[in-house]
Amino acid sequence: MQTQQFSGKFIVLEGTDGSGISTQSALLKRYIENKHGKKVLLAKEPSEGPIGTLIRQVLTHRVQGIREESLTLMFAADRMDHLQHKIIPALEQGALVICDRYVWSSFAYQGIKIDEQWILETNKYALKPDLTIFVKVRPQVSMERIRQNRFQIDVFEQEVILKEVMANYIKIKEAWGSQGENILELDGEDTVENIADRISKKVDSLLINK
Ligand SMILES: Nc1ncnc2c1ncn2[C@@H]1O[C@H](COP(=O)(O)OP(=O)(O)OP(=O)(O)O)[C@@H](O)[C@H]1O
Ligand SMILES: Cc1cn([C@H]2C[C@H](O)[C@@H](COP(=O)(O)O)O2)c(=O)[nH]c1=O
Repeated sequence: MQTQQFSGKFIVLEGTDGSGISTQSALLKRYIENKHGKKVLLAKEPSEGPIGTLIRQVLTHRVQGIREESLTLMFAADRMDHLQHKIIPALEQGALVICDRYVWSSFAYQGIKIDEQWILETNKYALKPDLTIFVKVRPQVSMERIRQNRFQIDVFEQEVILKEVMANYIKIKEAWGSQGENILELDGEDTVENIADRISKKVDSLLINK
């Protein structure tokens, strides 16, 4: 991945489906705006751009027959488009960008079928985050939350798949953590408030030590 200095900071949240990362992203945005008075862009992948919109149709079965190799490239293309049109302009203006899913998701999900080297290569030009927050929830708990709260189940939302996704997340966290990536790992089965509190403390230190 690429390292580049901006006046803004780039924070990514990662976890299995139902781990609570959308909830925590929204709470973090409010916290940063209120406590630090900073402008925040709340971003999400797949993005709302043209490639991300097509990916959503694949995830919800409205577009079928897309192979995993093609989907891997679509996620990488969406990411570069998202960086160019949304994330980097916001960072250049000094905003804090919170992104709900990023490169780790490609390793965790596409990594089930696609080899790691190829995922690494296709994400080579992606910007390295300043902080990755990994919210860890057991796959069965993720599935319970999804079943209770949703009418629609996406392609990856099955316990057997989420177990593989979780194993991949742990592999990435260990590998990238030992390469010096700034990672905060959290127990996503704790209360919403306790998780938010730990995230806000870590983000305080990131913003103070800039
Ligand atoms: N710590 C928590 N404890 C219990 N329930 C939670 C917790 N965090 C979030 N939830 C609930 O779990 C459900 C999924 O949360 P959320 O949408 O934030 O997850 P997500 O990781 O973004 O999921 P997805 O990727 O599937 O959209 C929601 O109903 C949310 O209220
Ligand atoms: C960025 C990215 C995402 N995915 C998967 C992970 C989830 O199953 C969906 C997104 O759903 P959400 O409810 O909006 O979180 O997409 C993936 O497989 N690969 C990726 O790179």
